[in-house]
Amino acid sequence: MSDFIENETLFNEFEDYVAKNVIPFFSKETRKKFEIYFCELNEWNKKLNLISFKNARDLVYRHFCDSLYSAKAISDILTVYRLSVASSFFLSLKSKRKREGANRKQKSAENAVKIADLGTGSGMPGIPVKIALPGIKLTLIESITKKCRFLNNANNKLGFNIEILNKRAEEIGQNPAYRQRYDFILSRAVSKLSPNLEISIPLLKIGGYFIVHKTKKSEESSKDGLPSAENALKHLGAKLEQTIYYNLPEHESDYCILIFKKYKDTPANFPRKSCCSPNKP
Ligand SMILES: C[S@@+](CC[C@H](N)C(=O)[O-])C[C@H]1O[C@@H](n2cnc3c(N)ncnc32)[C@H](O)[C@@H]1O
Repeated sequence: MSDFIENETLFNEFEDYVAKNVIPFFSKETRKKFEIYFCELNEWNKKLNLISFKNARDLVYRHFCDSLYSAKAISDILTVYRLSVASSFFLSLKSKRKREGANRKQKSAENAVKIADLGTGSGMPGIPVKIALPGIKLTLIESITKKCRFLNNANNKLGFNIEILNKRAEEIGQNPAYRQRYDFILSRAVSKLSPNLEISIPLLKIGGYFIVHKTKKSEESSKDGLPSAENALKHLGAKLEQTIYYNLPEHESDYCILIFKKYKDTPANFPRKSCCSPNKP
């Protein structure tokens, strides 16, 4: 905990910034979980070189704060969904008991949302998202075994029940236990957009969302960004719904989140085995 005590002022600033700009629901519990995650990452990174960051500020803003934009996108989508469920309900039903029953159903629907973070590394954006939205059911997918050892440790220390899969996404995407089972797939800094779509979209239910972090520069690039992904989107059955641009404190790049929605079954041959390479230790 000594790392955290030295960084208390930084955490106060982080809390203020996030509550004002990213997610309003930053509770004492949220802060405590971020402190634990921060300490574990610092401790394990000394031995295992899990993630690169220049200093504590960089870890907190470039990694935690950036990851929380995925939580914001999920929360915004769920709010729209909840409002549409609620308004159709109010039009069709009048009794108080039935209304309470429907509210309970909406709440449990939110809590049952299934999310996977694909190529999570040391847990970004998945773990910050779980800290912000603790009701979600989260799966972390990571092919490198030492990173999964860290993820298992963080899961225990945070008191979460996250599912951690030490496998390649190409393999998981062809397994009926995982294929087309998720409401949201998240991804950050995993690969170029087109192969990233190929390993992500097969895991989504129809109507589910793929949320990917990019910089504005890479989003616009003809090699990595949207212009290169048109064919993949057509084959995989997904379309771009929304792009959210944002900045991070003390960082010059313009960041963005691309949100894709799946509208039809993904053909059985995706993801292709040819994307696979062996797991690393
Ligand atoms: C640059 S790191 C980014 C990690 C994390 N998303 C972040 O933003 O800090 C990319 C991670 O994706 C993992 N990865 C890449 N391709 C993968 C695949 N096909 N299946 C599972 N993991 C994969 C790598 O092992 C690596 O840990």
